[in-house]
Amino acid sequence: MKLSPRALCVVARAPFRESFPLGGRDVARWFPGHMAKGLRKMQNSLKMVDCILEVHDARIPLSGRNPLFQETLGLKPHLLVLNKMDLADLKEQQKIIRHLEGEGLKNVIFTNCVKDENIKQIIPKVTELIGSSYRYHRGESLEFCVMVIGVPNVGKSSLINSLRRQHLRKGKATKVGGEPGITRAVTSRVQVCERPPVFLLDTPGVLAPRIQSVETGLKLALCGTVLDHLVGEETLADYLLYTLNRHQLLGYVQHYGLGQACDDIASVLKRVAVRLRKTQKVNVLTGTGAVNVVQPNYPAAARDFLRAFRSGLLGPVMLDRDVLQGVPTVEP
Ligand SMILES: Nc1nc2c(ncn2[C@@H]2O[C@H](COP(=O)(O)OP(=O)(O)OP(=O)(O)O)[C@@H](O)[C@H]2O)c(=O)[nH]1
Repeated sequence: MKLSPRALCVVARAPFRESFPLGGRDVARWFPGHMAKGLRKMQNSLKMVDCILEVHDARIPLSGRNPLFQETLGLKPHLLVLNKMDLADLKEQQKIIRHLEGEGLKNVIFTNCVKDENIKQIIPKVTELIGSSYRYHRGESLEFCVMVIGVPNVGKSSLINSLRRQHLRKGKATKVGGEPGITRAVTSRVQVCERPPVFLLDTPGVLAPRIQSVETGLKLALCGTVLDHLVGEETLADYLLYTLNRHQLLGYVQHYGLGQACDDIASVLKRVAVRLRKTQKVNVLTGTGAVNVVQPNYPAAARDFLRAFRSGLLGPVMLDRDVLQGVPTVEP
């Protein structure tokens, strides 16, 4: 029997946390500060670039973008691609678009690079933007060169491959991976379309040197932009549990057969570990001698919880719901 989220809450009877303890977390340590080099290389390639295609994660459409992109690369026509739309709750898509418009971002496309959704909208938009740009100095060249930028692991390489599949019927040109930091250098140009001839430059993911807040850091980490162990798998799992409960996204209860929602990460991970048989024998010294006890493998359970979330098994999510709540629902 499937229980509705409301029913699951009633069963839980426990009030969920209204805030997440953010204090004492050293967010700077999670985000390596070695990314300036990548940004400099991008700047050096700017001369040959006609348009910037910025890819970001659709689950965090309003936070976590690198403000340095705007400062250093901001003179070119710009298209924001919000990728991984299959993992995002986009019920409030119009509100998101209005919020971004308020920040001056008028060109936004939502995509899913795994299923090639909305990919065909990109090249026409890029050509339109370049065509109407008064900064288009490369008039004699018929080729368009587009630089793909974004924070790590948002799907930049996947987008290039997806465009090639759609327009050239060709396979992978750039390496894709589930962890941040797969693309290490600005690549040579990759053709993604013949008419018009469009070439893309893939670039390494570059995070802002300073993250706005610990919460933004946690959202970025949930989306896989930093290696989990830098934040701590159990901390991340706890933030995930807090978010899911607060948003009444209780798919995890059914996914792990927990029976009821719970806001305590230790007991959730314990039950997940037992269910997945992720337990370990530990030798403990007691007053009567050494005994073997079975302990849940909390880190392994946390990893599974995060993996299930990231592959969409716990349902779509909008991690920027708090930011969106400040935006009026109806257009003025
Ligand atoms: N569900 C889903 N997963 C996606 C989508 N696009 C990419 N991915 C996955 O996200 C992960 C990262 O993709 P990449 O294309 O390597 O990301 P990147 O931005 O090039 O990563 P870096 O090289 O680290 O900067 C891979 O596991 C992809 O399969 C999407 O639209 N939906």
